[in-house]
Amino acid sequence: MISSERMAMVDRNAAALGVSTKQLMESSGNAVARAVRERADPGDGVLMVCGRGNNGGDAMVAARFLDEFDTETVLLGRPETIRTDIARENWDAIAESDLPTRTVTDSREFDLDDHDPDLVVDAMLGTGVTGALREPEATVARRLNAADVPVVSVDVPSGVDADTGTAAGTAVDADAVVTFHDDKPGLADLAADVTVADIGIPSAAETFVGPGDLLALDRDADSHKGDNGEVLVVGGGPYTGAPALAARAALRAGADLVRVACPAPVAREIQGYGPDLIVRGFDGDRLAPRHVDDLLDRAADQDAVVFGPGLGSDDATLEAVAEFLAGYDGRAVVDADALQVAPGVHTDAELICTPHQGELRKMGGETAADWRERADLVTEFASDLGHTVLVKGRYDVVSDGEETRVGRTGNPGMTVGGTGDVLAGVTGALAAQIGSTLQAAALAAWANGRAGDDAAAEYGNGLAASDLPDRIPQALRDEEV
Ligand SMILES: NC(=O)C1=CN([C@@H]2O[C@H](COP(=O)(O)OP(=O)(O)OC[C@H]3O[C@@H](n4cnc5c(N)ncnc54)[C@H](O)[C@@H]3O)[C@@H](O)[C@H]2O)[C@H](O)CC1
Ligand SMILES: [K+]
Repeated sequence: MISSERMAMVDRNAAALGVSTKQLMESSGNAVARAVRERADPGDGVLMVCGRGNNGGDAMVAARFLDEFDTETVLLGRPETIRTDIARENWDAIAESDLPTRTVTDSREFDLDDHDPDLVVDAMLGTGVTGALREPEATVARRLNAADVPVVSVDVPSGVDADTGTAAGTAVDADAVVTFHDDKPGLADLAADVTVADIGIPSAAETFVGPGDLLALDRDADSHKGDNGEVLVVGGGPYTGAPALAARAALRAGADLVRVACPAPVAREIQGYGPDLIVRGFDGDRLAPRHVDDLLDRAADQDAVVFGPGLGSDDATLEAVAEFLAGYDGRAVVDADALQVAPGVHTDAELICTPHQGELRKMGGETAADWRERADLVTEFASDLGHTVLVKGRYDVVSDGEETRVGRTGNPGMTVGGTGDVLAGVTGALAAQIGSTLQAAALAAWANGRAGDDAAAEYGNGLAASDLPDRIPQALRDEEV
C-alpha cells in the first residue's frame, strides 16, 4: 500500500536513477492495454476518456498499443491546457498518427451514444489531485455510471481519493481498476476487479533516499515565523564545538529559531561564534540532574530537541539524560553519549536515535558489514526500541521498525569529528518540519551526505565538519550540489 505523496517521491527518485516518468507512463499504458484486451474482443469500440494530467497520458499510450481495436481518445479540455509535457507528447503522438481523437471542453459535447463503445477507459483523474470532481469530469462520470458499459479505471476510479479510497462527490463506478506499482488505500473495498501492475520502478527508488524525498519538505508559501520549527539543542560540557555545530546545522536546515542550552562556560564560548544562535547557559560545567526541571520547561514548547552533542558521559550527566527523557513527551533527536541511556528509559517522547555502529552496539544493537543485513538488523532493533533509529555508516540505515530507508550519499572524508553533530542538528530541524520521523531522519542523512560530497569536491579528505552546515541549504534543493 502506498500513499499518493510517497508515490510522487518514488516517481521522482526513479527519474533520478535514470528511469524517466515518460518511460513509466509507457509501462502504465501497456498495462492498461492488457486490461482492455482481457475484457474486450478485437474490433470492439474502446473509448479512452482522458483528463489533462498524466492519468490521461496513460490512456493515450494505451490507445497506441490497442491497434486491433476501434479506439477513440477523448480529451476533456483543450490540448494546449494539458498539464504535463509527457502527456502532451503522447497526445501529439496519437494525433499525428491519425488515431481517432476528439476534444470536449463542455460536458454537453459528451454523449456516449455518439461513440457507442463496448468498453470505456476512465483516465480523467489519478493520484495527482484530491477533492470532488469538477466539470466537465463530474457530468462525464455520471453519464458513464448511468450507461450500461464496462469501465476500466486507470490507477484509481476518477473521483476516488487515492489516499482514503473515498469520494468527495461523484466518482466513476469502475468494473476494473489497473493500479500502478503498489496497491492504493481503499481500492480493496470497491466492488471492482483491482490489478496492481508493475511499471518498472526500480526498488532502489523506494529503498534509497533521493531527491523525491524532498517533497516531504514542501512548505506553505505563506508560512510565518515559527511554522518551520523551533529547535532546542542540549549539549556541551567536555566539548564546546559540538552543540554549536548542531545548532548552526539546524538553522541551515530551515528551523526558524534554534536555542542552545549548555553549561555556562560553553555558552560564553558559543556566543562568541556570532549572533545567529540563542544561547543560555546553566550553572556548572556539566549537565546534572539539578538542571532537568528547567530543561523540561524550556523543551515543552519546542518542535524538536537535539539531545547529546558534546555532553560527555559523567555519571551525573547520564543520570540527567535519563531523567529528561523520562519526563519529556515531545520529539527528540538523541545523539552521542546520550544514546547509551535511551534503551533503558521509559519515555512518552518520540525519539530519533542517531548512533554510529559503535554506539549502536553500546545500545544493545547488532550490526553487519553487508548493508542489506544491517538494514534488517536495524529494522528489528528500531521495532524493539519503539523509536526511529538512524545508524550512520557508509550507507546510513534509517528505520522506525516498520519502514526502512537507506542513504548512500557521503564519503570517507566525513569520518572527521563533528559531522555527526551536524547530522543531529539537521535531523532536529527536519523533525520539526516533517510529520514522519522516519522521513525526517532519512532526508537528514541524505542531505548531510550530500553536503559532505559537496565539501569533499573542494577539500577532499581535508574537509572539516564546519564546512557542512552552510552547504545544507543547497543539499536540500532538488538540484545538483
Ligand atoms: N509513478 C507512477 O505511478 C506513474 C503514474 N502515472 C499516472 O499519473 C497519474 C497522476 O498524474 P498527475 O498528472 O499527477 O495528476 P492527474 O492526472 O491525476 O490529475 C491532474 C488532472 O486533473 C485536473 N483536475 C484537478 N483537479 C480536478 C478536479 N477536482 N476535477 C476534475 N479535474 C481536476 C487537472 O487539471 C489535470 O488535468 C497517476 O494516477 C498515474 O495514472 C504515469 O503513468 C507515470 C508513472
Ligand atoms: K482514473
